[in-house]
This record gives sequence, C-alpha cells and structure tokens, in this order.
Amino acid sequence: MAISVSPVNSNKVFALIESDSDQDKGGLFVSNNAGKTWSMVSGDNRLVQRAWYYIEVFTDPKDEDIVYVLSAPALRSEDGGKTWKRLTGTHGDFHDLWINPDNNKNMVIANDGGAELDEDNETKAIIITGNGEKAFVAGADISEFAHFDVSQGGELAAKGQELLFDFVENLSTPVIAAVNGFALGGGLELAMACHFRVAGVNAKMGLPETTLGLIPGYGSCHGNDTDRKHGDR
Ligand SMILES: C=C(C)C(=O)SCCNC(=O)CCNC(=O)[C@H](O)C(C)(C)COP(=O)(O)OP(=O)(O)OC[C@H]1O[C@@H](n2cnc3c(N)ncnc32)[C@H](O)[C@@H]1OP(=O)(O)O
Repeated sequence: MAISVSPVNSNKVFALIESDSDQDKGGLFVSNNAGKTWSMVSGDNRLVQRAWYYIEVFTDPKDEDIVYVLSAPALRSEDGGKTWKRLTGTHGDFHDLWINPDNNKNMVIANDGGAELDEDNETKAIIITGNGEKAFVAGADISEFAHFDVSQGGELAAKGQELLFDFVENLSTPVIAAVNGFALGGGLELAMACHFRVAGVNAKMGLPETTLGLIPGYGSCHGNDTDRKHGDR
C-alpha cells in the first residue's frame, strides 16, 4: 500500500491499497478524520495495476482534492480521487513525483524514461533566442576547458548532453530556436536540440571548434535515437 496525508488538511489521508486480484477489492481509500474511519473512493484498476512492482499516491500541496497516482500511467484526479485523467509523458512506469510546495504547477516526475519537469501546464511552447541582435549563442567559452584532459572532457560532454541537450529535446512542450545571429559550436547544437528552428536574415551558423581539432560532441555529428527515427537533421 501507499499513503499520503494532505499538506493542506492533515485530517485528510489517502491510502492506495492492493488486494488479492481474485477478490478485486483494491483501490483508493480516503479518511477525512485522520485515519479513524475510511471509505473507498475509487476502484479504478489503473490505480493498482503496478502494485506487484510499486504503488505511489501523492496529494497536491495546495489543493486537498488534487491527487496523483503513479502506476504504468501517471494519473491525476481533481475531485478527491473519484475520476482520473492520464498525464502524458515520454515513457511509461512512473515511479516518483516531486511537487514544489510553493507552486503546485512546478513538478518533476520520474519514469523509466528519465525525469520530466513541468513548469506550467498552460505553457504551450518555449522560444529560445539571443538577447540583442548579435548572437543566438556564441558557444562554449573554450578557455574554461582548454586545460582538461581526455577523461575530464568526456565527462563534461556527457554531463552537458544530459543536462541541456537531452533535456530540451525530451521536453513535451515544443521548443523553438529563433536563431537571431551567431549560432556557433554548442550554440548551433542547442538550436539543433530544439524541436523547430527559425533563422533570421542575420543568422550565421558554424562549428568553429573543428578548426581546433575538437569533434562537436552534442549531437550535431552523430545525432541520437530520435534523429535516426525521424531523420530530421
Ligand atoms: C561546445 C563547444 C565545444 C563549443 O561551443 S566550441 C565553439 C565556441 N564558439 C566559438 O568558437 C566562437 C568564438 N567567438 C567568435 O568567433 C566571435 O567572438 C564571434 C561570436 C564571431 C563574434 O565576433 P566579434 O563580433 O568580433 O566579437 P568579439 O569581440 O570576438 O566578442 C565579443 C565578446 O564576446 C566574448 N565571446 C565571444 N564568444 C564567446 C564564447 N564562445 N564564450 C564566451 N565569450 C565569448 C568575447 O570574448 C568578447 O568579450 P569582451 O568584449 O569581454 O572582450
């Protein structure tokens, strides 16, 4: 079983309970008196379908009627657990959820495909552009890592790939690169990680690090699985 006490009302407690599948008595239960009495609020099988593996319930930090259950899908209820809507994600098998206690639209959810950040359900698209007319992104400051050895360079490339380029590429919200000047090195690769690219008349793109013998490492040479599937670069 899994249990969650509402941060808004500590008398309200949700318990997600697996039962013997022949009896089919599992589901979400609620207590409105800090656990003295309980009633079943939903017997929806999606809530407990992964119970043999894991079972998770979370209550929203701002609204006692918003409840999340993580299972093969991630599910959200806005009516105290009676009805459920599926949250979309890059992968199934959702294991963990963090909700910002100060802003309940800011969450990080983890599934078998990795972690996803949801800043705001109402954001329909993100545009990345440079401040001013000169550059979109001029790339890395090579002097910061010119002294690195091979293993430090490999570690920097792997970390950067994961923290920025994979993160942007895997966002469920569409990301548009508005290239308004120089897009060089990692800057060009950032534009390539976005889902769409629009180039202004002053856009200049290139991979100047090749003149130093550096292989561009953030996807511009080799792409990734998505590119192989969609052939879009
Ligand atoms: C991930 C990897 C490996 C990479 O990204 S490698 C690729 C790195 N990018 C580059 O090699 C581009 C380097 N920059 C340039 O070629 C030129 O600066 C540009 C972007 C074409 C602009 O040229 P100019 O218009 O002549 O401006 P310039 O005077 O060179 O630069 C203006 C300022 O920006 C700074 N600057 C330029 N590119 C920078 C960069 N990539 N990182 C940090 N600072 C940079 C530059 O040092 C200067 O600073 P300051 O005014 O304090 O002296």
